Amino acid sequence: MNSKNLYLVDVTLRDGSHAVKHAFTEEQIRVVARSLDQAGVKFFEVSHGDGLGGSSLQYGLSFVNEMKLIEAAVDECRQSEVSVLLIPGIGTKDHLDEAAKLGAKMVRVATHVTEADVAQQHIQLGRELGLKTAGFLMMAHMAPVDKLVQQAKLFESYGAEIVYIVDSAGTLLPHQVKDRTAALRQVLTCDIGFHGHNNLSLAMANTIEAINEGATYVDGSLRCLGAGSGNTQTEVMVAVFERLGFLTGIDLYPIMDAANGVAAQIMQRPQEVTGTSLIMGYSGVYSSFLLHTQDAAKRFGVDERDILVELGKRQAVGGQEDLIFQVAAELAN
Ligand SMILES: C[C@H](O)CC(=O)C(=O)O
Ligand SMILES: [Mn+2]
Repeated sequence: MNSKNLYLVDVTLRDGSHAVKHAFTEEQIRVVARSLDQAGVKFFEVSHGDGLGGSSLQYGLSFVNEMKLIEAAVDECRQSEVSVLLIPGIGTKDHLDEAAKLGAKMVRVATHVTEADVAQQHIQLGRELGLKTAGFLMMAHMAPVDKLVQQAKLFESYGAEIVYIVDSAGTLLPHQVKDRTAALRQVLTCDIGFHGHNNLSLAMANTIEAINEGATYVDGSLRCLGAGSGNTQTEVMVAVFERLGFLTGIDLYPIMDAANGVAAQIMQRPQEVTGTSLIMGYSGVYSSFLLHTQDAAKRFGVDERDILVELGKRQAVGGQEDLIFQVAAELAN
């Protein structure tokens, strides 16, 4: 058995924001943050689902200002560190500055898989602020491997310390994760991360493929709370990794208690592979479109699956949430 040191970054309080329509309260953030800290999670992420500055009509208004939530999470940390997500164009350098002043210690700068070049100044700012700084290549299935490699190299050249392959749509198959991770490992000197979604029930298998090919940062959420069918399940990863000899520094029973005693209480619905989220994985549509698609289907009286298949054909990406309603209206006609 090979023993490997891994960083498990928990995204319940950021990706999970999509699943609760950005309605986290300060108390919810505090109890989850406390339980992650007590379980020994090194980094966990807190932001609007679409990152800093995401609270808007387009992406969904936050119930509580995310800076207040970040401050509360930092206040609960004894050993963990708080990460934030920043999508240039949605969040700004000022947002990042403010989050760092409130005590965030890590930033993941996220772009569409072909647009790493918009992130240079944000990556550089992350480093200047002394944050652990990562590049996060979303919708990684939408670029061929050579393009992904080129974009990852850009992130590294700007100063990213980790480059993530992000399976935003939960659509990558294990061999595709393997090929992508291996290709990055060949050319990058920085760390590699993997962020999975479970729309095809492959998040765990994909995460293990990524680790076997050299990824050392992997994302998860408690009880899978996240966009679409949710993320790789944090507490299950801890159990599986222990059996595989991968070391995370996270204690199994406390993280199980965080999941089932704490996170489960804030979930608005069970996180499952439903017909809608399965079709997202099948057609490669952004996981965070789930609730918007369900709203649009109801409003226009059309089948959610038809909307998603059409969005997949049009290669919709994050930021095009308005297209969901346009497609639903067209189908209704
Ligand atoms: C903004 C997205 O929710 C970021 C993410 O977690 C993903 O692409 O997946
Ligand atoms: Mn995600």
